[in-house]
Amino acid sequence: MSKPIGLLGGTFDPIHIGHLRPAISTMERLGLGEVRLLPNYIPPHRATPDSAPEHRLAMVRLAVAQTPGLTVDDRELRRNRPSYTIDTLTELRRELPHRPLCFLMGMDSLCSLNRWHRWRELLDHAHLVVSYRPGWTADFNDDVAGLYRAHGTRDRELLHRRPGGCIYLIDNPQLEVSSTQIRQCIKAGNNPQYLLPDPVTAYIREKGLYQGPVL
Ligand SMILES: Nc1ncnc2c1ncn2[C@@H]1O[C@H](COP(=O)(O)OP(=O)(O)OP(=O)(O)O)[C@@H](O)[C@H]1O
Ligand SMILES: O=C(O)c1ccc[n+]([C@@H]2O[C@H](COP(=O)([O-])O)[C@@H](O)[C@H]2O)c1
Repeated sequence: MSKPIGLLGGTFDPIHIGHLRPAISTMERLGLGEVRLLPNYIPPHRATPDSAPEHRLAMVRLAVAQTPGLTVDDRELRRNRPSYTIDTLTELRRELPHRPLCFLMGMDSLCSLNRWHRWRELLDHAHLVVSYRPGWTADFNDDVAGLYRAHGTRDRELLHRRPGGCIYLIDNPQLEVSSTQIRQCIKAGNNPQYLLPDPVTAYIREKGLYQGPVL
């Protein structure tokens, strides 16, 4: 069977090392063929992003440009409606009927998975591979705990042998960084260097992003 494909969805407002390091590390540790970054258009369950979708996409493109194995998939930006992950996974599954798909996320996302649209169906199409994140533990509500009991595994080989259906918690090094923190840092006139790739910082400066009130 071909190597699994990693998928990292996000608002990426802006993209930062807390997205990129777990993506690279997961790709290497699990032997993924690639990790596709999927910027969303209208993120469900959060406020409208500060930056327009075309800026968020441009920053993601700059971030992955020099990283082998990371690619960009802009399909959610081409759908003029809320970016529900179930729609994206259904579409990808149709394109790649037998390929293992690993949807990557941080622990904060798994903890609130039961608020996602048609959340119980996500595992019909993909595995969930979850990185720990500072401030978040595997302290699940009843719905997510039930899902984890039914689908959790510590066997990484299953992620290669099955096209989807497993939840795997991966012990990547944790980075205490968020897009919110970076937006606040820039708004305050401070230097965000080393929290995100330099070309992304240069783009933010050139376009004057995140100078207004932080949303
Ligand atoms: N530091 C981090 N460590 C692990 N996962 C992360 C980290 N930052 C973001 N992620 C994960 O990346 C995905 C996309 O995150 P998102 O684009 O919302 O970034 P964010 O930093 O959480 O943004 P914001 O601060 O605007 O809420 C989510 O699944 C999130 O859990
Ligand atoms: O499908 C949903 O209902 C859903 C709800 C919340 C988040 N998501 C997706 O999860 C990914 C991370 O979301 P966020 O808000 O942390 O950037 C991104 O791809 C979102 O589109 C999806």
